[in-house]
Amino acid sequence: MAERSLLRVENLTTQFELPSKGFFKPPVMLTAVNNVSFDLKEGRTLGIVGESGCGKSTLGRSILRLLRSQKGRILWQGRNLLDLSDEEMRAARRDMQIIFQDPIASLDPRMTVGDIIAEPLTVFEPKLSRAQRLERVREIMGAVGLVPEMINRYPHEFSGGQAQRIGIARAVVTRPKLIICDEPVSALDVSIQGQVITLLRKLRKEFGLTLIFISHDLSVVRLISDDVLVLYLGKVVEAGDCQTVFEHPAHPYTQALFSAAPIPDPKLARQRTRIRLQGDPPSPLFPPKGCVFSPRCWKATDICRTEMPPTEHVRPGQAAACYHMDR
Ligand SMILES: Nc1ncnc2c1ncn2[C@@H]1O[C@H](COP(=O)(O)OP(=O)(O)OP(=O)(O)O)[C@@H](O)[C@H]1O
Repeated sequence: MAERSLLRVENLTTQFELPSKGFFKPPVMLTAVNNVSFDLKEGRTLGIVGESGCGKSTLGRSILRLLRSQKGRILWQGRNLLDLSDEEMRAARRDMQIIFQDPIASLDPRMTVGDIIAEPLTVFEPKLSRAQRLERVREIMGAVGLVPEMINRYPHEFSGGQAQRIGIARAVVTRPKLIICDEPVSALDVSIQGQVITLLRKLRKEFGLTLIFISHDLSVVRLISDDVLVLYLGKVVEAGDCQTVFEHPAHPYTQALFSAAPIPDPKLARQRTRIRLQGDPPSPLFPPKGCVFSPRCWKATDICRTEMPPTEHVRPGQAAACYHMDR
């Protein structure tokens, strides 16, 4: 049976308005997400990867329409989220939740664990009685591995890993369809990272969730994702199913990124050739002409510096935007 699309993003562009330098000068627009498109099927996990500043978090927040200057289409259950009124958008957010990177900072220190987890229920299911809410909170605490005695405690009493479980419980308590995980394990110790990934995989299965998993850590993305989107300077340079892209990266940027990722097997790690990229990504305020990766690309030729490469099919389940991709 064909998988159903849950979220379809078409030509999404998100800009930030930066204050102008002079009184009479117009504000400067920084394009953080540039013409991004993808289709996310129900039940799948899409990993979004790329270096710091490439627009991963902005893309995640744009999908929830948390930012102001957005163009394009975000198709969710047949409707373009960018066309919804604020009230309609608030209602839609019941089915789309987000988990943040810094678990402790993302929890209100004045609220108890029980109140934190119950908060989305008070917003989205106001008709629930206090007893029903409590029951739902206890049930979800069990599902994420928090013992019931923790319900009256405060966030600062918890370790990072436990705090992230609270954040996850808050995100899933309304039984959403989509969860955007924005670097959910980056702030945690490696041993705890594994536990949180295992928990997300369990919840995905139990609750039939679809996930967007944002991370700069490719080994973590590979553990959980079905599909992957590689961003560079706000643009998708390569996309496809995880296995194909990880095994045959076509775009030079993906190849460089993957070549720097840690490999647990020391023998394989020794065999691999590391591609060292020169310099840093350019500022999105001054994007290069042509292919955005061309100033750092060892394969770049004249056309790359003048023309933007189109996104092309590489092999089944993979597309990339490069004039010199490996096929
Ligand atoms: N509120 C903001 N105002 C202005 N510019 C912003 C704002 N938030 C992000 N940016 C800029 O947008 C671009 C994309 O940032 P974003 O945080 O989405 O990248 P990222 O890939 O998530 O990076 P990181 O992994 O470091 O979180 C960057 O150039 C960043 O400086």
